Amino acid sequence: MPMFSTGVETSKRYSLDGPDQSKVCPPPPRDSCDLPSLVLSSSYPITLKFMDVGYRVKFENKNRESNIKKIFGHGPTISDQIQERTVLNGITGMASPGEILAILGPSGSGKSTLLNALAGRTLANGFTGNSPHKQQETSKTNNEKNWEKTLVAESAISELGLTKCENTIIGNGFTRGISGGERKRVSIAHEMLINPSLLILDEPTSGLDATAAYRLVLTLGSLAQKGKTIVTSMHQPSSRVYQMFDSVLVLSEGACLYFGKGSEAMAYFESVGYSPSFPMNPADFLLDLANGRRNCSVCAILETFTCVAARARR
Ligand SMILES: Nc1ncnc2c1ncn2[C@@H]1O[C@H](COP(=O)(O)OP(=O)(O)OP(=O)(O)O)[C@@H](O)[C@H]1O
Repeated sequence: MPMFSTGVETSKRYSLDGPDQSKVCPPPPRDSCDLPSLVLSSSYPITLKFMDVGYRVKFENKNRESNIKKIFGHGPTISDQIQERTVLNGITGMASPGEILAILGPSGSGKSTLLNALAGRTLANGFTGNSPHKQQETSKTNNEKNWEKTLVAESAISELGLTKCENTIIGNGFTRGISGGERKRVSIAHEMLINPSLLILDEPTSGLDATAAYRLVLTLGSLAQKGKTIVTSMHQPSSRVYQMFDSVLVLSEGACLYFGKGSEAMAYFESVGYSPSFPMNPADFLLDLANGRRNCSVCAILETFTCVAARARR
């Protein structure tokens, strides 16, 4: 039985005339492909804030040994078999329009669980938050709606660089179709059809080579430049992908080791006594730190970060 304790808040800033673009942070300059400006760009800016997100699961410990013991009457009691595990503990962060927030961490650190919580995909007691995907309903004729849908679909195809494979079958395990990278972009294009202000993506670059991953993140960057808020998990970003993240949240066994600007992460860790012995990809360094959670030094980093974050909140 999963239990969420969260404070997820989406704050929308708009005036009666539409989005208040003056309040949206100017997007940082990016090394971006020259993508056409779109119908898709006119969505309300959303700032996603989340505070103290926690997730615990209770599960039955079904190991063979205890079952055998149970048969012979020496087994653990039912209460011994129910175990509780904290998957996420007090995660706080924020993503603003025009920004990419990357959730980094080793396998099993809680990235997908956090994204599911932020997306409202996991229903559990205590989970609160607004769906960021609300669209304005307007009265339009069927013809107008169809024309608009076609326009949006064409925009998404063009924006995500899918024109080349526009008429190619997508394919599946049995039928060869578009490439893996193209397939990832098709799933993002599919999401774009509802013109979301907030995109939450779980490992969109998994299975892609470094160049394809970079191109996909460039695409995300160009969507962010149009005022969308992007939250994405990423397993092993290259250094040039890492430098495209505006902010990063590093998870280690469900705890937050760092949340802040991507460009300031290395300086922060250096200030608390941790720096690599030779120049390396910041993402690799952060993952090394997060992987050493059981190591006392990482516990110290966690404590330091918790203190710094608590001071910042006061
Ligand atoms: N409902 C659940 N019951 C038991 N364990 C769970 C549950 N949900 C998540 N977990 C555990 O919580 C941990 C975090 O899972 P999660 O999928 O969020 O990790 P992740 O960082 O996305 O991993 P990966 O990078 O491998 O996808 C894992 O060890 C997982 O087994």
